[in-house]
Amino acid sequence: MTSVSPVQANVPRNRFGFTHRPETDQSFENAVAKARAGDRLTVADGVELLTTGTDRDGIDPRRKEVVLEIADRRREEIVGDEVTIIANLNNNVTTACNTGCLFCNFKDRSKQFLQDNDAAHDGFTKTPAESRAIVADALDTGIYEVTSVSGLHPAFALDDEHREILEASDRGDLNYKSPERYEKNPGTYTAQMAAMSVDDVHLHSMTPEEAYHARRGTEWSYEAVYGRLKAAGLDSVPGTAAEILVDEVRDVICPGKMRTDEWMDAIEAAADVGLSTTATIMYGHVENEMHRIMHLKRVRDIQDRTGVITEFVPLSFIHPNTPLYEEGMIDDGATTAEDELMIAVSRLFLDNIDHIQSSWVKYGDELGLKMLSCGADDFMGTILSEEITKRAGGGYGEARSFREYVEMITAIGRVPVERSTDYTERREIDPTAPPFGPQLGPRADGTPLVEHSG
Ligand SMILES: C[S@@+](CC[C@H](N)C(=O)[O-])C[C@H]1O[C@@H](n2cnc3c(N)ncnc32)[C@H](O)[C@@H]1O
Ligand SMILES: Nc1c(NC[C@H](O)[C@H](O)[C@H](O)CO)[nH]c(=O)[nH]c1=O
Ligand SMILES: N[C@@H](Cc1ccc(O)cc1)C(=O)O
Ligand code: SF4
Repeated sequence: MTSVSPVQANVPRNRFGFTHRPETDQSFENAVAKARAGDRLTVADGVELLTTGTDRDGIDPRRKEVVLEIADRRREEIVGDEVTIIANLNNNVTTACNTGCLFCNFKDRSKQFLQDNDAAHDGFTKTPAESRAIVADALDTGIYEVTSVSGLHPAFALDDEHREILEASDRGDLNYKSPERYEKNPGTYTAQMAAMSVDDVHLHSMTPEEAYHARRGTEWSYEAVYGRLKAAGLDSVPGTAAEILVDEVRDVICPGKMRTDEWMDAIEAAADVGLSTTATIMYGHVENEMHRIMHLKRVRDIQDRTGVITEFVPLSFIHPNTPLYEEGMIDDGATTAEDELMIAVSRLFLDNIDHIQSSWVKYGDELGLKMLSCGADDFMGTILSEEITKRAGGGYGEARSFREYVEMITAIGRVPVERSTDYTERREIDPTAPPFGPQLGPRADGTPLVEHSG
């Protein structure tokens, strides 16, 4: 047998002194046999598959192909040949944030936004009226969903009652300042929800971290917060802010952020009030493969308890403009082999989540398409605008048209399907019948949503 040299994984082993290490007493062969049989995988099984065996260094290309193939077959059994896409708009309300996550460049210290600050910056804040106008325009062009995630602007309050509490408080630790002090007033979260809920557009917003910000300084439960947001127009919750759900990793990359338990509480509260959610992992920075699998286990446990997670989205870390890179804490993001294995093992480990998303924002078209043969079955959405990845140094653009999607998906012999956020509405797109435009949104009539050259 010819030998194949291992490719390196970009895991900065030994640099951070983590307690959790990618070590197991399972063998790669046994883990593969369980994956093939469709048995529920343990954490040790997952680590063996993700590392292509802890008995050797690096990623073994031949073993990797075995894992990818099993995941591709599982995808076919669970969801068949359809590749889903969604007509959506990304509307980020503000870039102002003081949380200081070291992987993020979607943040401008909020003091830059104060009235009395004259220094130029390229951050922004939108009023509820501005958000509404942006959504209304996109709705006319045919979107089904608005995704809205934002920085934790100090002037944000959940609603008027919350603002009164924050205004009356003399606590100095609440990260609150009156809106009058800023050039632009983001209003309250409920006002933003109401403003963005134009017609029946589906509003996907308020990550667990935003919900945390929306209850600061109170004893309100996450159920109460999500309940009020839902009443104001929220339909489902983006499962970002998950990053890596292991506190020793959060201590390094986002010490200012909520802890693992609190993220899980917030998602379960959203579920309790009847909101569906997604779940994500942001990987390819300081964490190792044990952390990645511990994360998958926590997501699988929540799904066992709630059943509300509609899709899992692996977000590959984009490094160039981030403090983690600039401060020399990491040298790179995940390698292609790690990306492929992350998708494949997500498919195999998360036996209770039907849909795995391939994010073109993170992978680009070529690798994004490849992921559809490694276990993924959803190819994200049109989004129309993108600020987070762009500011971190990503270069794959801000929009995809249905025409581009149809071309890409049919080129790999799969079936393009327009979906709703929760996948319950699905419409197969006939690749022989252009022009290709969305039809599920409240004002969608099949006219192409966006055409761009990139
Ligand atoms: C930018 S935040 C916005 C919402 C809110 N501030 C929060 O943290 O939940 C949304 C998500 O973007 C992702 N993100 C931020 N910077 C990234 C980067 N450099 N590469 C990949 N994903 C990133 C993280 O997973 C983060 O939770
Ligand atoms: N809606 C999805 C997005 N939207 C873009 C994000 O809001 C964001 O800019 C970035 O992805 C944060 O890491 N991105 C996805 O990857 N998947 C989506 O479904
Ligand atoms: N995590 C990204 C992308 C994303 C959005 C919504 C999702 O449901 C899933 C992923 C965000 O912050 O927006
Ligand atoms: S990830 Fe969210 S909370 Fe963290 S700095 Fe970026 S915008 Fe702020």
